Amino acid sequence: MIRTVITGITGRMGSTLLRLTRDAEDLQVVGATERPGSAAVGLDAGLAARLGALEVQVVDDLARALDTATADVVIDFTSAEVSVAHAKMCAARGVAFVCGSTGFSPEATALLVESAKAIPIVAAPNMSVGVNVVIRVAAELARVLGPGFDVEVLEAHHRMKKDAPSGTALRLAEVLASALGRTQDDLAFARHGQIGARPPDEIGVQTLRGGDVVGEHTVYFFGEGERIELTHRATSRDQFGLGALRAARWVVGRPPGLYDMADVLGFQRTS
Ligand SMILES: NC(=O)C1=CN([C@@H]2O[C@H](COP(=O)(O)OP(=O)(O)OC[C@H]3O[C@@H](n4cnc5c(N)ncnc54)[C@H](OP(=O)(O)O)[C@@H]3O)[C@@H](O)[C@H]2O)C=CC1
Ligand SMILES: O=C(O)C1=N[C@H](C(=O)O)C[C@H](O)C1
Repeated sequence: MIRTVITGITGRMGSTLLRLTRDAEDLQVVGATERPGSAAVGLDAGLAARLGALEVQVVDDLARALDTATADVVIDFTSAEVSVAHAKMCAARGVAFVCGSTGFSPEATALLVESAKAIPIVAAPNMSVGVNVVIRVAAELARVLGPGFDVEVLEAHHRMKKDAPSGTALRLAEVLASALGRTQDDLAFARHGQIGARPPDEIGVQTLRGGDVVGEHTVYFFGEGERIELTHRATSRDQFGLGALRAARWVVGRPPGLYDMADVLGFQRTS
């Protein structure tokens, strides 16, 4: 049994992860956390996430959860800021860490890298197998099509999403830039007014927000007289959660380091 702690268990992903972990034969929920001040703190985690009793009490501090129960791995989909603090707590205790949060600043990424010197961490902006295949295929398409095609990334998410563009869109843009020999400076996150002709090296990254959209990403390759559209549409959060569980199984027992879903899935890294 892989002893698992899940953070943010009343969140969209936290509650999904709690249900999927409860239903997995080789994983056991040994801890659950929520934000300090949350009404869920002190309740049974299963009841707080409307799943039925699990006999694991929600606590408001991951350090306490880890000091109370022996854990092999923490799965964390909260926010970049909280994940960085949680990774540090895991590093201090030698517990593996799976991080699905997005919205990382360069400084937050550096802190995650620091924790990964002590423990194995899988961090990926999207844990669905389908999206990770799309990332690979997008890089290959960019290489094959070359500079004659204008590349744009479009993402759409639910109205509650806090970060923009999505972590997945950013990853796609970075991978496409790398495949085309371009840099961060070529990414265009907004267009407004008299912008003039599109610079040939530009990679546009655009955001839509609304309703309950789970997550949609399209890479456009606009050519002369033709275009290719590569789209992934998530219609359930389960595929993100199942990917995270796969990462948890893979990461326990690995040497310290910062790993990606490409490592978990056995893909060659695209950037
Ligand atoms: N990698 C992937 O495949 C995916 C990544 N994501 C990313 O995961 C993150 C979470 O997304 P989502 O589930 O939609 O967001 P939610 O806001 O629904 O969930 C986050 C949860 O974490 C809680 N939380 C906040 N601070 C703490 C803390 N200190 N300790 C414990 N829990 C805390 C929040 O509580 P409160 O609301 O009270 O603040 C909330 O319940 C985002 O960054 C999102 O982009 C999402 C889907 C897939
Ligand atoms: O916040 C979300 O919901 C999602 N976030 C991830 C991202 O920012 O890429 C992945 C997924 O599309 C859902």
